[in-house]
Amino acid sequence: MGAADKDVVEEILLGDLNEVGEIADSGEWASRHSVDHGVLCDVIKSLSGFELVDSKELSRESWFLEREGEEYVENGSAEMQVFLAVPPEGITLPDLKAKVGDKLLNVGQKNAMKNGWIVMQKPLMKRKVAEAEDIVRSQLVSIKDGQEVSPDVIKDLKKRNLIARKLWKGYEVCKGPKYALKRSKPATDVTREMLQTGAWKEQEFKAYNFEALGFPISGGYLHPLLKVRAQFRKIFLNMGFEEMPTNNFVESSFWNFDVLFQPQQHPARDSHDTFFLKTPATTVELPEDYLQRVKTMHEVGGHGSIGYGYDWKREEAEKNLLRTHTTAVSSRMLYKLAQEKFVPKRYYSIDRVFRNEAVDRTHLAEFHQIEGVVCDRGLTLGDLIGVLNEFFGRLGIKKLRFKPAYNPYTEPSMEIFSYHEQLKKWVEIGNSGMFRPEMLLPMGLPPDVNVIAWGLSLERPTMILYNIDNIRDLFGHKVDLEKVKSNPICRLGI
Ligand SMILES: N[C@@H](Cc1ccccc1)C(=O)O
Repeated sequence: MGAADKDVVEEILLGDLNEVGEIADSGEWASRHSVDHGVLCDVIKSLSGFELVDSKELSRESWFLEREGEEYVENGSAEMQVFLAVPPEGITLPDLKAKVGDKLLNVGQKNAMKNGWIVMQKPLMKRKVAEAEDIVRSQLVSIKDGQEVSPDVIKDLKKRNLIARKLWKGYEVCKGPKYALKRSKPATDVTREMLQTGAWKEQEFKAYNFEALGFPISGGYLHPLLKVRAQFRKIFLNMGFEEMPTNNFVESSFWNFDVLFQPQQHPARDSHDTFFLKTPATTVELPEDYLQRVKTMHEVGGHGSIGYGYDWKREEAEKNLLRTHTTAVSSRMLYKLAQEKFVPKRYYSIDRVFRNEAVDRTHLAEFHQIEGVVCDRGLTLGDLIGVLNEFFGRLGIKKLRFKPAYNPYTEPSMEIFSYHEQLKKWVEIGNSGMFRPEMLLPMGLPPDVNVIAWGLSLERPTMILYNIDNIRDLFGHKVDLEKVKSNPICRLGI
């Protein structure tokens, strides 16, 4: 309904009020004047605002048409539509189906046959009567108009899901203090024209409504990932870990792969798994002496290792990429530590990493990794298991299991599993290991120093904690903002 309809309804309403003084029930009035009750309510609300009328809200339980009921009012009941689709000479069932569609045919055919309107004379469906009366539609129209219908009719229509009982809202209306047959439209703003022509002197203005509430202020929100990240950060800090600087999204293959003793032919270094950069395509300033030691370790080994025995290429190490794991952050940090006088350290990082992967419900091309690293003399696998139990225990994850795994840079390596109480199974939550001497010795760390480390994604525990089963609701361009908005920084007391 457009503004024009509202104007017409308003005119009739104000006219009628002048004659009868008051309208006891907007619903009854609307059906008597054949106007839409929703439009009438809008008009009453607006007239009340300008005090042309006084209104009192009414509400009662009433029958309303469901969508299908509305459709029948518009196009006739299913049985009538089927009846009309049967031509006097008859029609085969497939043709009838093609004409009215599956859904309508199911309901309509049954009722039309029951009403004795049509009959099956194989192979044709034929009319049994020349004309039929659409009683169901008339009943629906009566209900829509708020007229009384018998309990039996209500029962039938309800059974067919054509009507439902809902709360009806309407008004009782009488003349207001500023009642007039026609409303003069007071202006809401002073315009330039009014000032130029002086029309503002005569113009009536709408009073300010100081009672009106403004829109509630939208506060700040914390993304679930940020909240879980803060939780992890707290655990690390309480356990005496320092945060590593993580500002390089763009990293050279050298720090991401080579220093980690990852051979240059390793499948992870394929562009299918890694995003390489076009500009700048390479990093040339790499620590020269260290680079030589890394090269030697890959080619021929040393310190008891036999290396990989291939031609290590500098160009491969210089290639820029988006770091594929935060272990690149750890490798830079450990190298830095090795350049100073060694002291035991505990480091952690939580930041973004990138993988050239097919995106699905549980994978994104970018996500966050959490990494913990402990360096000290004489560390063992037992220390790693102990630290992992402590770390995950502080998160509330008590049952851990470890499975031997392989990483080029750790030996031994272990996948970490935790028992998922809801899923009733062991799920993988991280990866860990002791960094290999082939990685640590070329850095220049003392030979008796061991480094234990582990990594996990931030998204997986967040999804479990927040009951989110599609990672795209959590991160990326399709984030479910409602989920974010249910995490306000502070709650307003309204
Ligand atoms: N970098 C590994 C995780 C890891 C970190 C540290 C030690 C061992 C493994 C990964 O991306 O899955």
